[in-house]
Amino acid sequence: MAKERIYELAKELKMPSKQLVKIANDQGMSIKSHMSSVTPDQAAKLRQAAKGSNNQQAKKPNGNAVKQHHDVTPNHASQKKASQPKQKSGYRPKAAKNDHHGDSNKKHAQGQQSTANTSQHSAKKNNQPQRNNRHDNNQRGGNNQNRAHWFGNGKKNKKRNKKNLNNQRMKNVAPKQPTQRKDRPLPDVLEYTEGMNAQDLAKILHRSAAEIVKKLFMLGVMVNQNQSLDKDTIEILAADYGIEAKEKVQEDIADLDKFFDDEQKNQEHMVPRPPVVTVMGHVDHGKTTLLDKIRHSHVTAHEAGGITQAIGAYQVRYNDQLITFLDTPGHAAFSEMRARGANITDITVLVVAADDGVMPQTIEAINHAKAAKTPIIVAVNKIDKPGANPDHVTEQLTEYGLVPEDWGGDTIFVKISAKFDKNIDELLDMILLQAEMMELKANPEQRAAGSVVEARLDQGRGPVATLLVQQGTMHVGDPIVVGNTFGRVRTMNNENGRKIKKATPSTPVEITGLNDVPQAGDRFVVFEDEKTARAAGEERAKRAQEEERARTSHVTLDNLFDTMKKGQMKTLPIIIKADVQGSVEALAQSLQKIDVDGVRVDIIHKAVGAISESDVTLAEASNAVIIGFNVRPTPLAKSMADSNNIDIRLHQVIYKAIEEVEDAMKGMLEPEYKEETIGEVEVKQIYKASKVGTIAGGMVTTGKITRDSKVRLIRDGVVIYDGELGSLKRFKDDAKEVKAGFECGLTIQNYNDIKENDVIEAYQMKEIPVK
Ligand SMILES: Nc1nc2c(ncn2[C@@H]2O[C@H](COP(=O)(O)OP(=O)(O)OP(=O)(O)O)[C@@H](O)[C@H]2O)c(=O)[nH]1
Repeated sequence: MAKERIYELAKELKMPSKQLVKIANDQGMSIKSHMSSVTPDQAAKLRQAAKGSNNQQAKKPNGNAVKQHHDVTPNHASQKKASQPKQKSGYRPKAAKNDHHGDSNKKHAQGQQSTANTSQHSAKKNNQPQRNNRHDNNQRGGNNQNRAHWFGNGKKNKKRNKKNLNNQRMKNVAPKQPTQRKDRPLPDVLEYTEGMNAQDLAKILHRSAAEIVKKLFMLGVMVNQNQSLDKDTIEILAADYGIEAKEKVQEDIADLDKFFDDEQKNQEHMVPRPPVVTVMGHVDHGKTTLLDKIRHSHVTAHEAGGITQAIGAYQVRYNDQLITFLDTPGHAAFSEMRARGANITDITVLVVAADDGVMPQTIEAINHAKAAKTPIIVAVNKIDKPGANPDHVTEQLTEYGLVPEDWGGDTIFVKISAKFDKNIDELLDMILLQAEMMELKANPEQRAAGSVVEARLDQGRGPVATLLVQQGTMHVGDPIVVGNTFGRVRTMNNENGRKIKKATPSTPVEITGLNDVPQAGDRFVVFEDEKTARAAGEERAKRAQEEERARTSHVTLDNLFDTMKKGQMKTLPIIIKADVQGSVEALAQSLQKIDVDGVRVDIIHKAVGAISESDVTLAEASNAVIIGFNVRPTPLAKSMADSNNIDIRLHQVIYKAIEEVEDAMKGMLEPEYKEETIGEVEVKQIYKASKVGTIAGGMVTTGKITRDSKVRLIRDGVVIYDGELGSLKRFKDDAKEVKAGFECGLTIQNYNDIKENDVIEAYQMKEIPVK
């Protein structure tokens, strides 16, 4: 048989859980609360013990009212009578009360209902028609008799009740109980949230808070009306009322991602939307020239005034279709956005100069795009140049999985000259074709949601943010939450600085009206009303602050094993940087062979050269560890890695690097420590104390000695003993540390052979930080 909970058993025995807990403990069982469970044997023992206890209580006519509220068996009417006046409400005090009036219950059905059974059990046992619990409970709330028992003031109330009953007999109508509130019926289901208090529950149950508190007391839970209740307690309470309890799933208004995802999932009213394109490539390969060319020759709707300001994104109209370009400054912005969870790019255009070929940033760009899972269109640029060799570029790119269709792959390649406007239209055609294949759609009819492209503080206008609408339509005046900021869309401009009233999916807009400056990559969601937007924004700002405080670190080799154990990891993303290509390959191949507990190494980027900021942003976005072989991070990359908790491991020996990763995956990584001497003490005097051993009195000559230092005893330049400090005192008081120039007293753990003129070197083991 399964184990039983104390509260269930108590219910069966019709006694307060608290009392049963006491009985159980008296019986030598170690029971903590009403939620503790007992074995079937223990339950049987408790049933027995409880019966004994009941009988005893019944015999004791003047027992303590509070303690004697357990039930008596229905077959012992006389016992019932004896115990009844002292019974408390809760289990079946009114049943006893009713018996007190003989069989009047039959004649006075209503009276009986109000005074009779308080639980189904007693109803059954008394062989009376069983009423539903809800009704029983209705009648229970806050009536006179209840209170009479509660306060042990039975006599007075008995009189009053008798009077009532007499009145009823005379009038032959339902009893009128002046102090009894007409309780509304209980709800079918108690919908609650954890942490509600008796007052909250009282409102839902249409009962008085006092009744709830009372009931909880009977269930062994002592609370006041304002105390928060946990889930178990609320469920027990509901069970006691005989109704179902259901936890209300509270909508977290601050969970923008959820709103955002819900909006994205909404498949209604879907219409095609323009693609969002990012152009990436190596320095000087022609990104800016390409974007400028596209922009100037295809300005949106050929508006008069043309381009007046850059807002980090713009739309061009080509063949009567719109394309949105993100004008992100370099890869960092791109992966920073991704690190913040915003994948706003649909298509990446990779610009590679035909005269220069694949360069480090080309590879970085490929890896960024792959990590973001966006299709790549290759624009082989500068084909006008004499040294241009587009085929060589294509060949190089096949190594990175970018194979053109006519070579059997599925990557679109377009040979262009950005400077001389050659094949730019073809590139745009290809973008539209790719977009068509992707069937990019959105619902313009819902509330807007999207991401921040960039944001800044404008002296005159306050926070200004460029947003990309990804879903729905945004209007001027919309209440909005953007990242951890909130407000109302006060003004909305398009990329040409023109005021617009609404913005549909894939439209970049510049808005004002926020309370603070959000960050690039933050998501935004339009809310129904400003009040909720404000509440959500404030909550988000608060949470962000808390998060910042308890900043969760990225995966490092030190926490890798724990992360793996928690099942949070299937692959360990690694970025390899080394001094020569040979080392890059050797390291990559060996690392890929490691497989521990089904977790594999995934090399997301490998290259020759120093560890750059771009490596760190990629590591941050992909939660990767960076392994450097014979290379160092640039100062900026180092500080970025430090502030973002990115693990950079530097090695000079390949097998050590492999060993370290393997050890980390097996949870065997030992932190590396180095010794650091922190100070010296010269022993001047020795005291022997029978209890503590040898106490050395001396002077700190250099540095300091701290209570947690390790110590080394040096005599005539020779290390005599190495161990732990036992105690450290300044005069008579324990000291945490004593600095140079001050006297101190100390003992060494498990060592007493200290002599005058010995030198005690204090040192600490410090974990070696990442170089
Ligand atoms: N001949 C020729 N030159 C080009 C072409 N495209 C760009 N250039 C030149 O290449 C140089 C670099 O072009 P940018 O557009 O500034 O290159 P970028 O990739 O934006 O460079 P960064 O902004 O520094 O990353 C400029 O002098 C351009 O005029 C082209 O198709 N043909």
